[in-house]
Amino acid sequence: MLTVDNINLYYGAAQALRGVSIAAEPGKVTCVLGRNGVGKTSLLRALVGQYPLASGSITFDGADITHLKPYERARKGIGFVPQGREIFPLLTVEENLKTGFGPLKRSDRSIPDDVFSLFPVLQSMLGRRGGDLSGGQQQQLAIGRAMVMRPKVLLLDEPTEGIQPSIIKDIGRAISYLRNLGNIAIVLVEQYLDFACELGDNFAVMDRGAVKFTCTRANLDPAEISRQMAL
Ligand SMILES: Nc1ncnc2c1ncn2[C@@H]1O[C@H](COP(=O)(O)OP(=O)(O)OP(=O)(O)O)[C@@H](O)[C@H]1O
Repeated sequence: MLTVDNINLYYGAAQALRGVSIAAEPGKVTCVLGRNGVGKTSLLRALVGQYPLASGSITFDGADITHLKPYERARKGIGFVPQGREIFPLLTVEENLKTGFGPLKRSDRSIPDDVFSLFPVLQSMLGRRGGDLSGGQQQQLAIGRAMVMRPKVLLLDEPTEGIQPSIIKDIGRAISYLRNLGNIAIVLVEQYLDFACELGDNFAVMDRGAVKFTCTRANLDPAEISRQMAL
């Protein structure tokens, strides 16, 4: 269980996160929604430790990880699929996947089979350079790379952005599969509301750095979320 409690984050004088609290449980997808620039990426970057918090705390499996470095959080099982994929263009697909070995013990360093069953295209392109893949294939590679590190928390930043519909379906199937494994807490940042509504168990809508609306799957009303996102 990942718990974010009342966090505040600044870029210089500009406040990007204002008292944000959310939780992510294993076997559940927590969706964070909101327009451009409301602080969704800042929240994920705070979770992986790329920016220090001004105040508030982040706990994971009962331990306070607020002040851990990014590589220490990765070792604890926090995996990240960043916006824009950030794959290595000059490394092959296989080499990109193996960069996910970083936080693992030597004995655990193998590419799990489910990466290739979910994304067969990666198997057929193992020797191709990452930069030669289409945007959708790169997105699949970025998710595959995060799976290689056997995450306990998987943070995905707008995985559907700029991706063609058939690959969005594959990505949706992969997220459902990972959720159904039951041991991974997924945080999905999205602007594509239908995709989020299909997959989400819990929803938080952000505006100007704060969470301003939450609901669960049981009381999900997509029209209300859409209204909240537009306000
Ligand atoms: N490194 C940075 N330095 C200064 N300001 C930043 C930095 N990164 C983001 N911001 C600002 O912080 C605010 C929140 O940005 P953030 O990227 O977290 O929003 P977002 O909801 O993820 O938007 P998008 O959907 O466009 O990625 C924005 O006003 C943005 O301009």
